Amino acid sequence: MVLESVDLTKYYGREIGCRNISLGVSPGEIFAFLGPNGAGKSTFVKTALGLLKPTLGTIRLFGKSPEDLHVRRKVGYLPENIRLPEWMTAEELLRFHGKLLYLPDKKLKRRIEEVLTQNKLWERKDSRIKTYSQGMRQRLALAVALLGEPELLFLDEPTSALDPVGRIEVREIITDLKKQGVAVFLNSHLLSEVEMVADSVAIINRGEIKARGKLAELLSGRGILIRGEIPEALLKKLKSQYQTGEAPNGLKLLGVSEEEVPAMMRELVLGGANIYEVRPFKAALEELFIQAVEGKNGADN
Ligand SMILES: Nc1ncnc2c1ncn2[C@@H]1O[C@H](COP(=O)(O)OP(=O)(O)OP(=O)(O)O)[C@@H](O)[C@H]1O
Repeated sequence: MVLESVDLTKYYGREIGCRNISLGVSPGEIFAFLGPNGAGKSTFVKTALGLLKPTLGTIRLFGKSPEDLHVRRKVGYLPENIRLPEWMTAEELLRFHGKLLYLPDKKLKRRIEEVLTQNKLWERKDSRIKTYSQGMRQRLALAVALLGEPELLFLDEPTSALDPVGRIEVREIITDLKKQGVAVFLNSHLLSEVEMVADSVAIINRGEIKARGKLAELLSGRGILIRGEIPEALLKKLKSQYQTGEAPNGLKLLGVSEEEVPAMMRELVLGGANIYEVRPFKAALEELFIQAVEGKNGADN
């Protein structure tokens, strides 16, 4: 595991930052950490980066403390709303960060060229940052995070300032990193984008994990959708057995396994139902997010 937290809890005085967060990220995994504003995402990330100390529980990166210097060299971080020094050029900024990483001169020169090319900034490497657009600044911040060839990369809203083309490019960078075995811990409010890249997801609200798992598993096998006319008594029985949801001309039954379907259909048809369609129901991440966040505790925002 490149990141492993066990019951990680952080209080700010009596205020809860995050509570009992247990999760693991493997090499090459894209892990999305989602939640509404104030849910505790930044608190967790800052603790993982060793910027905050946990109140209770543990967090290990590469099996060691996040404060370990060898560990820190393997970690890249793109903070949200980063403020870049306006008077520097992109190349100067990267050279400065390269020195902080103790990269040898030759390697630093190579990496600067690589990350600037990767982020489509090579042509503008000698321009001052004050002349950069919002999108260029965000790409430069990503270049800084990638400079030290991290094995674990924290990205906080990496595409919020980008146009659709820029978003696709960043998505490609993320999937390329995955192929190289880099783990990405991704924070984003753009759920449709997360859905396209993430392997695993954890949804937190009010400091606690509400849903977690492999994205494909969380979204599929959520249940079935039945379209048809079902006699009232049978409908009542189904509703008592399963969690149900509305669907056009029918209903959604959550938590139904495939094996249960034939017997259920037999019973419905013998009971007088007219069934036009039965199909597996795949939730969108947005649906899962709303369910997890609104769950028992009510919406946060
Ligand atoms: N320095 C602090 N002192 C006191 N409370 C804090 C501090 N930082 C965060 N909190 C509280 O901890 C909780 C979690 O905040 P956090 O910033 O981790 O959420 P978040 O999910 O990152 O939100 P956002 O998406 O808005 O960035 C909130 O209730 C917040 O008010």
